[in-house]
Amino acid sequence: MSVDSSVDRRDESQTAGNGNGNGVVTVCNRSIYSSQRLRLNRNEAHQSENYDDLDLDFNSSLYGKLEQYLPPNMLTVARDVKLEFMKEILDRYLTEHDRIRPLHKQIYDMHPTTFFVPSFIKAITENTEESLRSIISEPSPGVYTFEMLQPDFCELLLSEVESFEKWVQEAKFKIMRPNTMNKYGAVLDDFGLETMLDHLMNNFIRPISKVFFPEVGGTSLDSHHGFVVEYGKDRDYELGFHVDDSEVTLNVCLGKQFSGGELFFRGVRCDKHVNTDTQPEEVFDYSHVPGHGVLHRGRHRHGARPTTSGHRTNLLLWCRSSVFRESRKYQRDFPNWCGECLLEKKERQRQSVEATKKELLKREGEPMVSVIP
Ligand SMILES: O=C(O)CCC(=O)C(=O)O
Ligand SMILES: [Fe+2]
Repeated sequence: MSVDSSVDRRDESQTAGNGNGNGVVTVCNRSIYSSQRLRLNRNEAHQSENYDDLDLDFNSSLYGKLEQYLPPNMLTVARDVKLEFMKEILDRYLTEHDRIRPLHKQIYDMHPTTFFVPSFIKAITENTEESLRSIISEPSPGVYTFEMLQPDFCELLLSEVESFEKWVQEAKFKIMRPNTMNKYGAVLDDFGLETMLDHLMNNFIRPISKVFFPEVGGTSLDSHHGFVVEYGKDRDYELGFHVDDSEVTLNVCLGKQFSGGELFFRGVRCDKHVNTDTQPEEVFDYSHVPGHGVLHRGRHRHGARPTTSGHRTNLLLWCRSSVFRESRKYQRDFPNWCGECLLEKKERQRQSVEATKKELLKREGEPMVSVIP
């Protein structure tokens, strides 16, 4: 459900005139608010209340988001007043048919022991470079792979996605696809998994990225885009060569049975060099294994080969760092993570050594000039 589709999209000016003036309203009186309308644009700067402790009809993060659309004079009233108002709106606009109810409530909160395999939890808990390296392989520079998810959790997530898609179809809703390149798949943040995925990024992916990707903001990952991609019959077939809009990407295969679908990697590039040639040592193909994660820089050029039989669903978490993005704007020297920039730097160094050598040889041929003090 997108908030846009269920609220009255009137002009903002109609939301303001409620007879209370523009001051802060602290009196809890439903009748004061019943004529109020949601704002057209979300107030992203507003820090919403936390609704996690309540047993609500919808996922608590929905109320947090909806709160950012409340008229300005309602933002400071008590939580229960805001909640009543939002409940009223949802009741008014949503039919029973519109309501998506979680099929497996237990996956909406983070439960490490049921989500992850023990070796993964142990390495993260110890949180040392040594413990992480003991479970993570680097089959090609910058591509890290590890066993991560329990098969039961993969099953639950797959069936949750299936139930969500069924509801979308029945309710004839249009949903955003994960990115411009996929026709299928779903954004997990949109159906309530945002909080759980935040937890996954903050407490599991950031500690790993801190060790392996510090130069691209791995230490300061602070937002994510979480989605599933689906390949096979009646789904996507393959994914073209691209870079992700992320600093660090987690890609975990959820299953099920399939052939093909390998990831192909072709070296890390900055914006300027994104279309330059691939060096032979940058060519790497990876075959997905259900439950196993792959972690790579978003700027690591890659794509997915055709899934030739069966069905393949993968969980993707594009992790971003606002600090890194801001700092890139002011950085003038070459990024040390771009393969092509490194080649150019090496070439400049080679040329400079060559020129120095030539100069020395030339001087050797010249008569020595003594310096008399
Ligand atoms: O299909 C895959 O495993 C790759 C997906 C991917 O690279 C992406 O969605 O950005
Ligand atoms: Fe990608």
